[in-house]
Amino acid sequence: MSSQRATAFVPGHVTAFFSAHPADEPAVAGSRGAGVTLTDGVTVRVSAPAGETDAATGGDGGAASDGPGSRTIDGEPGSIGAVDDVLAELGARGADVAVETDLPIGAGFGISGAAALGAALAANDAFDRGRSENDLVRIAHAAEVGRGTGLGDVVAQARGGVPVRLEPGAPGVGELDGVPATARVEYVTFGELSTEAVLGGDTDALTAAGEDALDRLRADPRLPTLMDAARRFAREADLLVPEAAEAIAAVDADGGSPESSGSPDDLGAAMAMLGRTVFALGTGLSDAGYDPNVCRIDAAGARLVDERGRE
Ligand SMILES: Nc1ncnc2c1ncn2[C@@H]1O[C@H](COP(=O)(O)OP(=O)(O)O)[C@@H](O)[C@H]1O
Ligand SMILES: CC(C)(COP(=O)(O)O)[C@@H](O)C(=O)O
Repeated sequence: MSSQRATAFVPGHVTAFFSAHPADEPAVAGSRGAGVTLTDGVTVRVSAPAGETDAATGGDGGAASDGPGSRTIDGEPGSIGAVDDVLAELGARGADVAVETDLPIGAGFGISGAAALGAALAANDAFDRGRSENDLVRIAHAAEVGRGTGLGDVVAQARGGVPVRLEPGAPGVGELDGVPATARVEYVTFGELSTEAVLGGDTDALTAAGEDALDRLRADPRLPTLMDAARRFAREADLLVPEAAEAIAAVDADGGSPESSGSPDDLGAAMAMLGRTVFALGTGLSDAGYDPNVCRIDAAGARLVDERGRE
């Protein structure tokens, strides 16, 4: 008998730079690039609808029923398209899904990808679907790409750490590496930026800039190079919004970059793709007088969380 409920945690993912690689087949579509995964992320709880039991529903807890179950985001009614597509793929449309996050939605933290991957891990566990991790990542990646809300967040969030996407696509197609490092992360958000709108427009300039940035990081896979490449990418791809430019300049002026402060722990700030968000590795934003949220680079990647004390 399946447990009928499960919870997953998926780290937020801030893309530092990327190139877009669309394709007809969702597992082949994706992005190259790099970013950081965060200890701040998304918790997804999946459960059989209230009142439905295994015995009453023949084993799927009502999860496969025609009508969608309840969908909440931080306790309020709300849905994310990629989550619905993941549940449909796993025969679990009728499940209740609660998404919780302290991160802002639509501001460059990959919330839609995290919610989709968390829903895949939790629904598979709750209803004993018997899929492998690669299968679940592939399903979440396809849902995210299909909705146009992201290209590389899901594979990065499945990995954790500082993922480098060498080749685009889902497991079995894409290829990942990583920068072996940990750091304190600070971030401030000034608002949303529509991922659908940027990915739906002309991506030639950003893709050229993203490929250059990846070459630089591959030649020197260290955090200072990641941040430097991110700052240059935002300018070259013409994605730098004024609020972000101002905060990055303030961090620089205050000595919050290795070139100006000389501290190896302060790696300056860059803009999160794709949001009106600035993130810093070290203490650059707080040193410059901002009141940032603070977390760390996540070491583990997406995982099931046992809320019944069996972790
Ligand atoms: N309150 C909300 N604000 C913004 N997007 C929301 C909200 N609730 C649900 N959504 C959905 O969440 C997704 C956000 O995707 P995206 O713009 O890629 O943001 P993120 O950078 O967080 O992944 C979109 O599909 C949008 O329809
Ligand atoms: C940058 C983006 C295309 C979108 O990221 P977000 O807005 O956080 O969903 C990401 O998925 C990537 O491929 O790097």
